[in-house]
Amino acid sequence: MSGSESFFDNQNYIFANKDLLRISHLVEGDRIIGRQDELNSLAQALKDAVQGQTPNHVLIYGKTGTGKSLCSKYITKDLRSSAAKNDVSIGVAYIDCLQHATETQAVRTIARELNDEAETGITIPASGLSTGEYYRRLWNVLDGRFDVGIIILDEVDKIGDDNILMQLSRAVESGKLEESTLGIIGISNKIRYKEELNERVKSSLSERDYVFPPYDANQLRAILESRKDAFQDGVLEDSVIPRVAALAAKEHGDARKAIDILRYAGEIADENGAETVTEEHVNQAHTREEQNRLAELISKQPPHSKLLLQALAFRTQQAPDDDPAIPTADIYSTYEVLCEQEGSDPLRIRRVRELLSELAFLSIIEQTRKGRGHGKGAHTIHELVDNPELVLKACKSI
Ligand SMILES: Nc1ncnc2c1ncn2[C@@H]1O[C@H](COP(=O)(O)OP(=O)(O)OP(=O)(O)O)[C@@H](O)[C@H]1O
Repeated sequence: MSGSESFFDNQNYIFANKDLLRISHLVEGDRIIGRQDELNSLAQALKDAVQGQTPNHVLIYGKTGTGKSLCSKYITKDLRSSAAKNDVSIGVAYIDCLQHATETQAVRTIARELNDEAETGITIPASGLSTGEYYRRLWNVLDGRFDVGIIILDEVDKIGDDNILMQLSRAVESGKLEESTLGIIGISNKIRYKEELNERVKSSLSERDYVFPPYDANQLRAILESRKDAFQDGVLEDSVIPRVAALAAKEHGDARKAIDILRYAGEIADENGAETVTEEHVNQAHTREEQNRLAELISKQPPHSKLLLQALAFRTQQAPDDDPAIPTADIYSTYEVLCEQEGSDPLRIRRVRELLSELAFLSIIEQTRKGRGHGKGAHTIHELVDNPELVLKACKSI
């Protein structure tokens, strides 16, 4: 390279607007595919807010990449602009509960998202206040700035303490808010989440529950087609989008996975100086995506779920190739050994069964009920979806 050339001089032949393939990119309504019923239901649940009245609290369930966050963000944006036409002001706070898992962190983040110090004169310092004081300032911010606050709690099951759900869901009836009102949208991919809530929170928080189903290959294809302009004209070979859609549909119809594979395929083509994105790039991208996805998914699991996964992976490595399924009792005995090595107490078998079902719901493992023979009842066997080496690598990289 000569002295005046820059490392950044090379033009990008593959991507035209890569941001369209970023997961955080908020697509316009007409680019939201196959979620009309879900958007209608959400609109129905929130519609009282357009007149400044209290909306229903909502819980949304569904596997990863089924559009839960996208639809929640889109519908609240739409709600805000419709309400503005009636002179009703809506404040929306989006909180990733994985990042803000304690009550204090979550309430502080909500208050900071909704506040505008220049308008309210209220400061929300990053530290130094009691939890009660953060709540008091949040109520003042809401009363001072908005008619209605909508609080989106993504991955709500990661919040360590129900108290915040109790406080928020009852803020109006307990008289904490005087001028304004409040609605919550809780998002979770843990289907049993509601069972874990205490009765009072459960009854007030889950006024409306919705389950977002996985996408089929046609819907995934349409989702990808609508982002085709992320690439330069003519760069994507015709078979690329159908192949990516088929790969993502095979597990559970995950749009996040589809978009990630397409982006990685473009990046791999770019890294190799290729002029087009081919099926071979897609195959390589699939491997890259699986490693990253698994590591991310496993990193979000509680410590004992990780130990159970490792136990299942060790058992799978020892199992015959033609019969890789492992009964709960075998996983449990290896898990007990791992707990001992870690110096932690093993959970009871009942809780272990629950954690295993959650891993199955997330498609990290698969479960099957199997009869033991006539009159002997049935037991559950478990299989990893990915190969055990990949799972162990993902558990270790965390
Ligand atoms: N119906 C859709 N049309 C267009 N893009 C979509 C659709 N559904 C999801 N996407 C895109 O797929 C990605 C993942 O979607 P989103 O984050 O909403 O899923 P999620 O169900 O909230 O997943 P998670 O539980 O993992 O957070 C985002 O980039 C989103 O824009």
